Amino acid sequence: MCSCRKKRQVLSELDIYSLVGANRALQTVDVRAFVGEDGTIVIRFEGVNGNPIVSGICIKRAAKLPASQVKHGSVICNNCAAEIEISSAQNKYLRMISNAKYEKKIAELKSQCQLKTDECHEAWMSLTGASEQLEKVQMELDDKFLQYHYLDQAMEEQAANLRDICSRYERDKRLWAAVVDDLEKKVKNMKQEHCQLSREAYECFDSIPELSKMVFAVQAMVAQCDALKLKFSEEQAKRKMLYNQIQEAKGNIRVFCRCRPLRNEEMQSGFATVADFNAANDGELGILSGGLTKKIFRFDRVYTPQDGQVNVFADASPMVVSVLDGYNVCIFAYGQTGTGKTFTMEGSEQNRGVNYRTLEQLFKISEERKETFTYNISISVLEVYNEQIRDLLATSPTSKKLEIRQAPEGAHHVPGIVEAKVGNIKEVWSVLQAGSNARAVGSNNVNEYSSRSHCMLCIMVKTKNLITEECTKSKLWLVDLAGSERLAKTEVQGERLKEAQNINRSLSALGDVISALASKSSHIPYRNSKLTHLLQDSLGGDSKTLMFVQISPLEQDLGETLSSLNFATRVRGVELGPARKQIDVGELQKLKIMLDKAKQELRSKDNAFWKLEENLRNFEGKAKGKDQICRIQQEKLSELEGKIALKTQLCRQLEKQLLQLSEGVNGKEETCLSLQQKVKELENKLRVHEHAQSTTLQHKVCQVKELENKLQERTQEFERHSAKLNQKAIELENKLQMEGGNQGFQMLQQKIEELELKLRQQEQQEYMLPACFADKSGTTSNERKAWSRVLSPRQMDPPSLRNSTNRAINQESVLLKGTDTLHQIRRRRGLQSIGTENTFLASSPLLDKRILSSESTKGRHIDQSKALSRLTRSTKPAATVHRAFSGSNLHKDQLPGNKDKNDKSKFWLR
Ligand SMILES: Nc1ncnc2c1ncn2[C@@H]1O[C@H](COP(=O)(O)OP(=O)(O)OP(=O)(O)O)[C@@H](O)[C@H]1O
Repeated sequence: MCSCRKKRQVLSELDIYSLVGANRALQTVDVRAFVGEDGTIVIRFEGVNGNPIVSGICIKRAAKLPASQVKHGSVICNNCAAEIEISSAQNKYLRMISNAKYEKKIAELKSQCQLKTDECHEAWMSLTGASEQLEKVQMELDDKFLQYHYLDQAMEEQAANLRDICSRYERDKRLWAAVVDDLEKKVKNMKQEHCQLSREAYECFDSIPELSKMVFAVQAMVAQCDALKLKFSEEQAKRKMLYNQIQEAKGNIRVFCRCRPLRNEEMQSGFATVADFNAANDGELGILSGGLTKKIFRFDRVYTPQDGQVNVFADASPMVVSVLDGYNVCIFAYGQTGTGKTFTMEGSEQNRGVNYRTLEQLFKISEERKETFTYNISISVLEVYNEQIRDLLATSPTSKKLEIRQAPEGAHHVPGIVEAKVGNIKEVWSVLQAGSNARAVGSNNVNEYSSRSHCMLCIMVKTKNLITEECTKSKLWLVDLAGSERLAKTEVQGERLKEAQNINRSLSALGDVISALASKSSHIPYRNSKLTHLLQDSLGGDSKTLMFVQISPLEQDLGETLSSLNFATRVRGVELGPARKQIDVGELQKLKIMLDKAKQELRSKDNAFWKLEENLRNFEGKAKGKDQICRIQQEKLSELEGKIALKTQLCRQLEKQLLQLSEGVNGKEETCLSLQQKVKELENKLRVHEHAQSTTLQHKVCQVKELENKLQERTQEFERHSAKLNQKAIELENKLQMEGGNQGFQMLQQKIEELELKLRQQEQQEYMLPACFADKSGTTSNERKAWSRVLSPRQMDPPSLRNSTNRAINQESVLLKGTDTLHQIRRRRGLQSIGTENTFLASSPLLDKRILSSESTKGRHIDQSKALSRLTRSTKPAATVHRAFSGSNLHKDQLPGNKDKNDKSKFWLR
C-alpha cells in the first residue's frame, strides 16, 4: 500500500458535496488499504476536512497482480511508481492466486480439450456414422454390384443359352429342312409310286375280270384237260388192261424191236439204212427192200436208234417187276451178231443195260415194299457154250458137267451152280462184271468181240408177304443169245464153226419150242437144247416172256434183219396162255397191283390239280399283294403327310419360342443398362461422399492432433512446474521454520524473488497462450487487448479487498475516474472474473462429463474398432476410404483401424 500524493491531494481537495451531493455517499474506488499483522484493515484518510463517516466498506477482490511486477516482495505502483511492499502472506496469497489461475487455465484448457475431444468424438462419431453409412452404401453398392454381377452372369448364361438354343435351332432347322426336303422327295417319289401303283392297281382291277375269266377258262380247261386226261388215262388203262388181259389171256410173248445206230465208219462210208421208224410209236417198223418196197413189221414196241437204254428199260420194267410178284419171267435178246444184243442186255458202265437196271429196280421196289414184303434175291450167271452149261460165277474150274434137273415141284434147276446172294446194287455190278469177264467171246468178220455163247443171268426171288404170310419163288431169266448169223456169212471154220453150229442148233431149238408153243403143240421140245431146257419154266406156260429183236440198219444185213424180224413175228404170235403166279394168290395180287396203279394215278392227278390250284392261288395272291401294297403305300403317304404337318407345327412353335426369347433378351438388356446407369450414379455419389468425408476427417484430425500436442506440452510443463514450485515452497517453509533470523529471511527473500522471477517469466510465456488460442479459436483483437490489460499491474488488487457479497454495490459506486475505456475494461474484468468463477463452478460437471465421455469412449471403443474394421474391408469403397486417410498425410499407424488399441484408448481418454 502506498499513499499516493495525487490521490491524497485529490482526496484532500475533494468537495464531496459538490461531487455527490448532500446525503449521498461517496463511493471511492481503488482506495488502498493496508492489512496489518493482526489482520486489521487500516484505511488512512489524509487531508480530510471534517469527520467523514465511513458507512460501509465494500471489499472487492483486486485485479490479478502480474508476477512480473512483483519484485523482491514489492510492487511498483503504476500511479506514483512507489514501491509497495508485499507481505509474505500476500505473496503466498498471490502465489495461490497464480496457482488458481493456472489451474483455471488448465481447467479451461482441459474443458476446451474436452470440448475438442467431444467435438472430435462427435466428429469421429459422425465419421463413424458416415463410415457406417458409407459402409451401408458400400454394402448396398456391393449388393448392387453382386446383383449386377449375378445379373451379368445370368445375362451371360442366358445369352449363352440363347446362343446355344439359336445354334441348336439353326442346326435343327437345317436338319429339319433337310429332312423335310428328303421327306418331300420321298413323298414325291411315293406319290409317283402311288400313282404308278394306282395305275397298276386299276389295271389289275380292270384285268381282274379278264384274269378271273382267264382263270375260269384255265380252270375249265384244266378241268377239261383233267377230265380228258382222266378219260384218256382211263381209256389207256382200259386199253392196257384189255391188252394185258388179251395178252395174258393169249399168253403172248411180247416182242420189242431195237435197231442199232450206224457206226461212224458206216456213216462215213455212206451206208444206207433199210429201217423206217416213221410209225415206230405205233409199234410199226418199215423195212425197205429193193429200194421201193417196204415191209411192215408190227411189234409191241419199236425203238429207233436214238432211243436209249432208259427208254428200253422203261418198257421192260413192268415185266421185270413181275418177278417180285411171283411170276416167272424170261427176257431174251435175239438177233444178228453185232446188232446190240449184249449192249441191250448188259450195256456198258456208262449205259447200263437191262440186267443191271432190272436188279436196280428190284432192289428199289423191294426197299419200297419192305414193310409188307421180304425179298431174298440171288443171282446165277450161266453160259451155254457148245451145248454145255458153264457157271460164270464159279471161282474155280470144275470138270463136273452141270446138268439140268427138275425139282419135285416141277421147277428146273442146275445143281451145283453158284447162286450169289446180293444185298445191294454194288454187289450186283461186281457179280455181273465177273460173269461178263468169264464169258467166252471170239471175233469173227462181223463182230470183233462176238459172243460165242448164250449168256444167261438167272435172278431167283423168294418173296414173303408179311401180311398174308404168302411165299413165292420165282425166277427171271435175262438171256443174251448168241448171234443168229448164217454160217456162210461168218465164214468161220474149225472150232468157230462148231460154236456157230451149236449156236444155230440151240436157236433152232428155241424156234422149234416157239413154233410148238405157237402151234400149241402138246409136246414142246424144250430138251432139244440146253438153252430151251433151262428156259422151260420161264418160256411159255404160266410165265411172262419178252423178246428183244435186235436188227441192223444196214442194207447189207437186210436178209438177216428180215430173218430176225420174221422170227420175232412168229414169236409175237405165240400164245402162251395167261401167266400164273408160282403160288396162286389169285386176283388179290392183281387187284392190289391195280389198286397201286390207281393210287399212283390218283396221286399224279391230285398233284396236277394241286398245281393248277396253286397257280390260281398265286394269281389271286399276286392280285391281293398288289392291293395290299397299294393300301400300305396309301397309309405310308398319310403317315408322312401327318409327320410333315407335325414337323411344320414344331417349326412354327420353335420360331415363336425364338421370338419370345429374343424379346426377353431385349428386356433384360434394357434392365441391365438401367442397372449399369444406377451403379454409375451410386459410384459417383459414393466418390463425392468419400471425398467430403475424407477432407472433413483430415481437417478435424489435424485440429485434434494440434490441440493434443499443445495440451500435452502444457500439461507436462504445468505439472513439472507445479511439482518444482511445490517442492521449493516446501523447502522454503522448512528452511523458514528451521532457520529464522534476518539473514535467513533475506536469503529467503532472495530465493522468493528468484522464484517469483521465474514465475513471472513463466507467466509471461503463459500470457502468450491467449494470442495463440485466439488465432486458433477465433478470439477477437479486442478480447486480446482486454487480456493484456487485465494482466496489467494496476489490476493486481488484493483479492481480500473484494467481496462477492458486495459486488453489486461496488459496481454501482464505481468512481468515475480515468477514461471510459478504463471503465469498460474494468467492467470486462469484472465480467471476466465472474466468468472465471462460473468457469470454476462449471468445471465439476465438465469433469464428470469428461469421465463419462472417457467411459463412453471406452464403451464405444469396440464399436469404433468394429467400424474401423469395417472400413478396412477389402472392397472397392474400403480402398477409397483408405485412400482418403492416406491423402490426409496421416501415418498408417495413426489410422484408427491400424493403430494399436492402447494408442486408441489413450487418444480417446485424452
Ligand atoms: N443201240 C445201240 N446204240 C449204240 N451202240 C450200239 C447199239 N447197239 C449196238 N451197239 C454197238 O454195236 C456193237 C456190237 O454190239 P454188241 O456186241 O452188243 O452186238 P451183239 O449183238 O451182242 O454181237 P454178238 O452177237 O456178236 O455178241 C457194240 O460196239 C455196241 O456198242
